[in-house]
Amino acid sequence: MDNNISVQMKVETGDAGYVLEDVPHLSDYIPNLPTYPNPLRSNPAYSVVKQYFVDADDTVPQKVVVHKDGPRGIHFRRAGPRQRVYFTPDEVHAAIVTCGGLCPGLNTVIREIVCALYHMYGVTKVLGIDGGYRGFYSKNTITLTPKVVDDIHKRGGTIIGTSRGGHDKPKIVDSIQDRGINQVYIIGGDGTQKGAAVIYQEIRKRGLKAVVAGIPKTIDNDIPVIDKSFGFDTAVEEAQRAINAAHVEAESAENGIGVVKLMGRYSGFIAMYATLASRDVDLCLIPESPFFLEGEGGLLEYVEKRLKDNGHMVIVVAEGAGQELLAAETLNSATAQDASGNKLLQDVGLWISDKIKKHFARQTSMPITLKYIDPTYMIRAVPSNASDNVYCTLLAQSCVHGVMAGYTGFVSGLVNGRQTYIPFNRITEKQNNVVITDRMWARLLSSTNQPSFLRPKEVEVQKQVEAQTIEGENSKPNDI
Ligand SMILES: Nc1ncnc2c1ncn2[C@@H]1O[C@H](COP(=O)(O)OP(=O)(O)O)[C@@H](O)[C@H]1O
Ligand SMILES: O=P(O)(O)OC[C@H]1O[C@](O)(COP(=O)(O)O)[C@@H](O)[C@@H]1O
Ligand SMILES: [Mg+2]
Repeated sequence: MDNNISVQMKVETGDAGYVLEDVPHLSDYIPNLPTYPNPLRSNPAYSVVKQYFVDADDTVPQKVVVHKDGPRGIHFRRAGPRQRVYFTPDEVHAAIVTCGGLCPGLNTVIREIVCALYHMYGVTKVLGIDGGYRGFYSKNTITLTPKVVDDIHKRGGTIIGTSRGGHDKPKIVDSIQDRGINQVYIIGGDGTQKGAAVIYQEIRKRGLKAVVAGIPKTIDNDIPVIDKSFGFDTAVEEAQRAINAAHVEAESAENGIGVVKLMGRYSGFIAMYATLASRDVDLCLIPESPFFLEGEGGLLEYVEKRLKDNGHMVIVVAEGAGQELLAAETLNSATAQDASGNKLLQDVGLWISDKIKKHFARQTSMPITLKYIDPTYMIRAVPSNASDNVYCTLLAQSCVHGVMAGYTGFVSGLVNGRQTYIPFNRITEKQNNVVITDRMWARLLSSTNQPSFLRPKEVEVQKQVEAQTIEGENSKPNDI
């Protein structure tokens, strides 16, 4: 039995540069496991569906924009029910845990895992682990049944609680082993899935017939490979209410400015999409695109121009934007961290509001009215919207199908519109960020008409780079 993650990575290659980044399976380390016909075969709802079961060889390409002679590239195993399963209903003892920050849709995912286990696979032992990873060893568990979870998708938050910190591998795996848990469903972001990978490895090292599967959660949409994370749509939609309020306030006053802070510690996706959706925003600031305040081409010059031209303006700022400017100014460390090792941020919304107010206070000719709105925790506490509810259902059901089929060490994720099983390391090795040389950021810049905040010298360098870049070379595979 090996416990080396690089050895465990299952990669298969095929013709024309085809690569399958496969996920581990119980049979990789436990020989001669019995299998059983999938109970869905006799489920009245599914038995009438032709080709309901996924072909064992189905895979999904990561890159759908291809060139005639280019390699076929990386693929992931397609999610869905298999003809045979590796657990009998009576044998299953499942546990669900939610970790990290809140996100719309957590309750829907919990609900749909419970319902899929009960209704599709006849499983009746499902536990909720209370309060994140530390709940495995320091708290009571919560019994989850379809009745308990019936209407939880209409509520924000997570009914089983969440936390940061508390990942203690030996204690968690001891608890899994002692309680006889053999299916662990872990819902959380990059940090959580790194923790899930460690739990999977320890379980494998101990030779336990227990599978570990993740469902990626991040309101910031900063997990790579997947099309988008659940709750992101809801967050963008909810952000509109704050932006609308900021716009109403700004429009109603002479030289009115509305500032809205949105989430996004390292990635500005919520701010970018909320800005694009709104069309009322004049300036969007994200962590990926540095800016400066004073002088030619700076933020304050743009604000002044915008007020002169239009009489009011709306600024959307992602919470992780401009942090280096704040740290330099306040002499506070830019490296302070929370219990999970996430960067602790200073309030860029307050800071920028203050800077703008002070700038205009110096010029008595232009009095302004500035209103600052911070809806961040209100946004992530709402229940998921309709489209996220459907998405959460697909993620949860796909995850349960994979687990029942004996796959382990994977997350359930949407890739190019198809549900897939992705190995942990592929979604934790890097972060998904807004690429400011992609077309989406260009769309944003053209919709707000804001400056790029490149200094004259940087513009020159940028031009030289562009001149050397072959068209399309900079694009992410799936830039739209
Ligand atoms: N590298 C890691 N290894 C093991 N556990 C981790 C790691 N990073 C974070 N965790 C654990 O994952 C949980 C959630 O992490 P956090 O970063 O707060 O949220 P998210 O999963 O949303 O990124 C916490 O309990 C934390 O202790
Ligand atoms: O105050 P908390 O609970 O640490 O959470 C705040 C942070 O969590 C986030 O919402 C991101 O969390 P996820 O991406 O893991 O969902 C950030 O945008 C925000 O800075
Ligand atoms: Mg994280």
